[in-house]
Order: sequence, then C-alpha cells, then structure tokens
Amino acid sequence: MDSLRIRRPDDMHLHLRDGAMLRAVLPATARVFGRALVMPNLVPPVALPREAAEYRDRIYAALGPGTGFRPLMTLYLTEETRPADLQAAHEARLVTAVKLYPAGATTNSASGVRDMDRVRPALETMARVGLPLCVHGEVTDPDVDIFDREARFIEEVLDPLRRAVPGLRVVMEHVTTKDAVDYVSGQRDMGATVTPQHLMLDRNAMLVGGVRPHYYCLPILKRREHREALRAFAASGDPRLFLGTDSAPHPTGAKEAACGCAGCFSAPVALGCYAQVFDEMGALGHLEAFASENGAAFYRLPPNEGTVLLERTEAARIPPPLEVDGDTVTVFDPGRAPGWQVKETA
Ligand SMILES: NC(=O)N[C@@H](CC(=O)O)C(=O)O
Ligand SMILES: [Zn+2]
Ligand SMILES: [Zn+2]
Repeated sequence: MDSLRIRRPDDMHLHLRDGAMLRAVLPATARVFGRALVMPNLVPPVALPREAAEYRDRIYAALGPGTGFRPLMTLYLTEETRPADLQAAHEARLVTAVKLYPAGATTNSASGVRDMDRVRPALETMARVGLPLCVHGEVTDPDVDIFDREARFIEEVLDPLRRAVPGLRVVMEHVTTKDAVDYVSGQRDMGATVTPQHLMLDRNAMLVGGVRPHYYCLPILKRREHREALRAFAASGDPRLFLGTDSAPHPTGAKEAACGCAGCFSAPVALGCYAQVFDEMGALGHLEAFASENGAAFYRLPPNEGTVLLERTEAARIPPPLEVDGDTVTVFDPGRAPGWQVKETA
C-alpha cells in the first residue's frame, strides 16, 4: 500500500498557545485536522467559561476564513472551579472537556490541583452531566523518580478518583508506560491519547550520545519496553486509544537552554509519524479509527466530513523552524524520515 485515504482526523490533545505563537502554529494543524481539543494551560490559565469563549474567538481570528477547522475548548480545573460554571459551559456547548493538571506536574501547571478532595464536587457534577475529564497523569511528589511518576499516578490518584466518582469519563492523556496500557485496556468510561514521540522514541534517543532537548517532554520518554507496549496497544486497534499529538511549541531558545522546557512541536509532521508507526506495526488498517473515529466517539461528536490522503514517500522532509517573535520554533524530528506524508485534503 503506497497511499491511504482516511476520514479527516481530530487531534484530541493540542497546545496552540496565544498571540504570535498561536498565529504561527495554528496553520499546521488546521491544514490536516478537522478539530483539535485545545489545552487550557495558558498563563494565566483558561479557567472560566468566559475565558474559554474569548480564547476560542482568538483562535478563530487567527485562523481566518475558509478553513473548516474547529477548536474544541477545555477548561483548566483549579481548586476554585465552580461546579455550576462547568455545568453551564457544558450545556452551552462551549467546552468539550475539563483538564486536570496536578500542580507543578508540567508546563504552566502552577494553578493546578493540590488536593483532589477540593475538586470532588466539580468532578461529581461532570460525571452527572457527562463532561469528560482529561488528566495529565503524573504525581508531583519530589521524592518520586520522574520515570515512575505516571505509574504512581495511576495507583495513587487515577484509580481512587475513578472509584470515588463512578461514571466520570476520563482520558489519560499522553500515555507513556506499559502500566498505563495495562490500566486503560479493559476499563469502562476511559480513553487515552498517545503522542508520536512516545510511539517512536525511547529515552535512549533523548540521552545517549548527548542530551537532545527537543525530545524532552512530559511525561518523559521511558525505556524501550514501554514504547513497545504503547505500539502494541495502538496496533491492537483498541477503541479506547485515540490520536492526541500533545504538540507543544516553545521558542527554540527556551528548549536549548540550561533549564530547557518540556514539549515537542510535532503538529506539522504528526499524522505522517503516526502512519509510519502503524505501517511498521502492520496495522495501517487501524489508523483511521485511531485518528478519526475513536476520539470523536469518546467525546460523542460526529466524525468529520472530508478526507486526507496520505502517501508513502522517501522524500518526507522535516519542515524548517517557524519564525516567531524574533525566535524560532523547532519542528519535532524523529530522527528518521517519517515515511508517510499528507498529500492532499478533500
Ligand atoms: N507535554 C509537555 O511536555 N508540555 C506541555 C504540557 C503537557 O502536555 O503536559 C506544554 O504545554 O508545553
Ligand atoms: Zn500533559
Ligand atoms: Zn499537553
């Protein structure tokens, strides 16, 4: 098979940022994806319905006319979030999900949750009205090794939370471990996203022969056996798993620094990277469900109209850095040609 036409996909985990960065990175996503679940970790966070509406309007303004792209908005859960606001934002169809960041877990998570008991009423309201919770699944205890933080989160936070609030639909975002795969598979009311980098790379790629800051993201790349578990899970066609790039642009200067920040800007090459992985796994037949159906079904949205045509190619090139505000944003490069690229959209 040298080309593959699939229904237009959705990116169910995307960072668009704001201002000049938003304008620079948005076209790469809007060209390929029908919709994207837009993460709320701006500074300050998108925590109130009014802020989500204003952010949505800024995204539409940056998009300009003539694209069919639609941002799906999220709210940032804080210990001050009012359950009534969540219900109203859900009923007005303003937001598609609510995002839980454990305080301090990742980029721009300082306003996140410290004490899960304080958000229990919000979670109960969400379960009642059918508003999903997306989680950044890492504990933040400084005594827990960074490579163990996802597994510990499942045990100590995620499973207790799901037992305490039955019926709450939860997406474990950017899964990185076999532990997450083992937990998610077989559960009801659960979804999971996985990024291109966690399917393609392990921690050796980041650390052997020199430190590669453009591979540094959170949760951090793990050892190979975890990557293999993620690839097998994707190749299995499990309907719980769907496409969420976690494309997370940062200025090149902020990544190539003594204290570089976390996030890979993968949007321009993401769909080709996923296709490459499914191809390597002999599972291209499951790519369309992963990219274009499972996420929409989880969020109870109709699938997109339209299609994208992917072609197998030796000539796929990683695009040059984008220029933003006197700096650049470096595009994720998995270190081998993605092997597939988007030829056209219809
Ligand atoms: N994944 C990352 O490493 N960074 C994301 C935040 C996140 O998704 O955790 C970002 O906003 O930069
Ligand atoms: Zn995250
Ligand atoms: Zn993210």
